[in-house]
Amino acid sequence: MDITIHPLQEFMSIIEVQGLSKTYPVALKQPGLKGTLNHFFRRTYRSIQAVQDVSFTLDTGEIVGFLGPNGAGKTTTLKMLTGLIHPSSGQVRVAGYIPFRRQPQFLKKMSLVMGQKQQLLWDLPALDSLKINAAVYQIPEAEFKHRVQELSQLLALEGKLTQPMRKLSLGERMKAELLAALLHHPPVLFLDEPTLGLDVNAQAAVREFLREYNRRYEATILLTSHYMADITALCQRVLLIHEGQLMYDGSLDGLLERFAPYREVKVELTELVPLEQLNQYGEIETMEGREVRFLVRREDLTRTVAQLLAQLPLEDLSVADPPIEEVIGRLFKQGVEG
Ligand SMILES: Nc1ncnc2c1ncn2[C@@H]1O[C@H](COP(=O)(O)OP(=O)(O)OP(=O)(O)O)[C@@H](O)[C@H]1O
Repeated sequence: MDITIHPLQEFMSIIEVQGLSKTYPVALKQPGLKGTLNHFFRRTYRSIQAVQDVSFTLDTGEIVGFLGPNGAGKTTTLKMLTGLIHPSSGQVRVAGYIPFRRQPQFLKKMSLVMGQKQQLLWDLPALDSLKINAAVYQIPEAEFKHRVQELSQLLALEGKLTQPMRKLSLGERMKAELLAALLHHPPVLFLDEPTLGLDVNAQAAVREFLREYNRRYEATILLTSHYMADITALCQRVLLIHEGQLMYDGSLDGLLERFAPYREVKVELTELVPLEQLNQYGEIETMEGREVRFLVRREDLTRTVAQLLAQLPLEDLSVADPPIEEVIGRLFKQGVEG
């Protein structure tokens, strides 16, 4: 068995994923007593292909957004990248290690933060849990103090770490979780919905912190988020997964061009116009008083703008890309095609 540990610097890419797949067997059960007996004695299974033949690489220092609708396979992929579950097939290397072997040296190289799961103990002050982490990761006392001070300053958590976790706000708890996850200064960070449920200010604070951590330590970050503001603020590059398959790997702008074959035309009317008349110019996205936003297919743009100018009483007209939330939401609802 190959257990060679490759030093980090030998790798061009800090994360390498090749042909990664995961199939979950799910036991089938028919209703009724007969079904229960059959389930007990002759269990039958069906397979769920959660991740199918996914390949990508991430270079050191990249922050990449991992997008996909519910059930697309994001968490399953993150679990394979962190060694929590074994791939059904394919290769993964993170910082030169094969994650599923869960070698201590690998565990020092990465962290996984899940927005809906906590590692810090509820009744204890975060500082007590952090001391346990320091012992696990063999961080010397002086270095521990230095790191806690640095990270709590960056996260604006000073004074909060000595209070029991249950007394902290949701945003403070998430920040304390991040501090705990980064105490050993991992070069690779996996984040699954790190801003889930946080208010707008706390979301912005977490984003700002991640950006700074990435800049200071050249950390590589792969993150999932349903908040497009996280993605647009942090990620130049996104991976889009749908039904277990990687549909797109590239820039956020490129994603818009490829998956948003329409543009947004905003008009300010001088007087109200009946809805049936407006409907002929394109799909009405929003209508507030005399301000109407249309979605117009890119190929129809020139003709539609000319018609709007000629036929409607206009105060103003502007053309822009539709908001990314709108594009992604629509994409996930309709399903990604090819
Ligand atoms: N342990 C499991 N056993 C069986 N099926 C599973 C298991 N975990 C996930 N799945 C299935 O695999 C598919 C991918 O799930 P996964 O949790 O990876 O998606 P996701 O993209 O993270 O979704 P979400 O955004 O809702 O968290 C889904 O169909 C899910 O029901």
